Amino acid sequence: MTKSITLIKLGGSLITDKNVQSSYKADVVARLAREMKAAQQAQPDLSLVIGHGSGSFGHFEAKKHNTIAGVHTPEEWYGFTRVAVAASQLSQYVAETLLDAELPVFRVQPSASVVSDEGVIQQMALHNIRTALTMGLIPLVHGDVALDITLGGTITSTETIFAYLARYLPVDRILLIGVESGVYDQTGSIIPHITSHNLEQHEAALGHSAGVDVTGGMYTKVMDMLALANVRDQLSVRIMSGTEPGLLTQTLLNKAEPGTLITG
Ligand SMILES: Nc1ncnc2c1ncn2[C@@H]1O[C@H](COP(=O)(O)OP(=O)(O)OP(=O)(O)O)[C@@H](O)[C@H]1O
Ligand SMILES: C=C(C)CCOP(=O)(O)O
Repeated sequence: MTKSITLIKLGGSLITDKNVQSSYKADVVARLAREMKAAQQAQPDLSLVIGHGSGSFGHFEAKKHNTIAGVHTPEEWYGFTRVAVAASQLSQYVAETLLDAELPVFRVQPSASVVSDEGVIQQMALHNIRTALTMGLIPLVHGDVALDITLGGTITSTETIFAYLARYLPVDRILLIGVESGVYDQTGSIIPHITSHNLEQHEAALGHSAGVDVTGGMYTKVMDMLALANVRDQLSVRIMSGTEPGLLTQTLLNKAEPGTLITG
């Protein structure tokens, strides 16, 4: 497999209301689906893996059961299954919306395919993902629960999954799409470019999510992506808005460079 791959995360903040449990924004996902379809029609060799956050589905249940800290007791394992069902329910909705736009998505459920250790993914169903890509399908992953060697069970975010995939697949671009226009500095302006050289200057501005969230909001997003970009020279990560119609298509076709770029 040599074709370069773009990983796109549809943020949970964008596709749900993170303050209202199980609130799926079908119209937003339908518009983004049309935008991805338009980009693929304009550039047929565009190879995509789509991921989506868990928003007010998985995060609400995960917070209730503190699943990210580990799973040991029968009550915690019951909570683990509740989180898995909530995450999977959102993914079913997203898959149906994307399919309606004729994007041939193929769900690869992380709860059934990831093994992590202290939250770090050790293995995932790479064969299935590679085969799906070869067949012209679009693998669809999402933030989920994961079985974990040390913790019993835990939460794995879309960014953690992307970081794993970028180690094994020829990924050259990651787009993280949310409700914000990018990453804001302390004055509220968009930071155009974050690297290890200017991180310290902006670190204090990186905060938690405005909604219910267990995976760390913008702080974790930037830290995880910078760590990844530091070990992958050719990789660019962009944190951008998904609320401006047309922007995703333009960005996929390299006609726009919105938001915040993160490189090593
Ligand atoms: N400096 C910052 N710039 C932009 N957003 C910030 C900043 N600090 C904190 N945030 C908050 O972080 C949020 C993004 O993190 P969040 O985890 O909610 O995103 P997401 O990936 O869309 O959600 P999910 O984890 O459900 O997929 C923003 O919507 C905002 O509320
Ligand atoms: C809370 C759950 C189940 C997954 C979190 O994944 P994310 O929304 O990508 O951060």
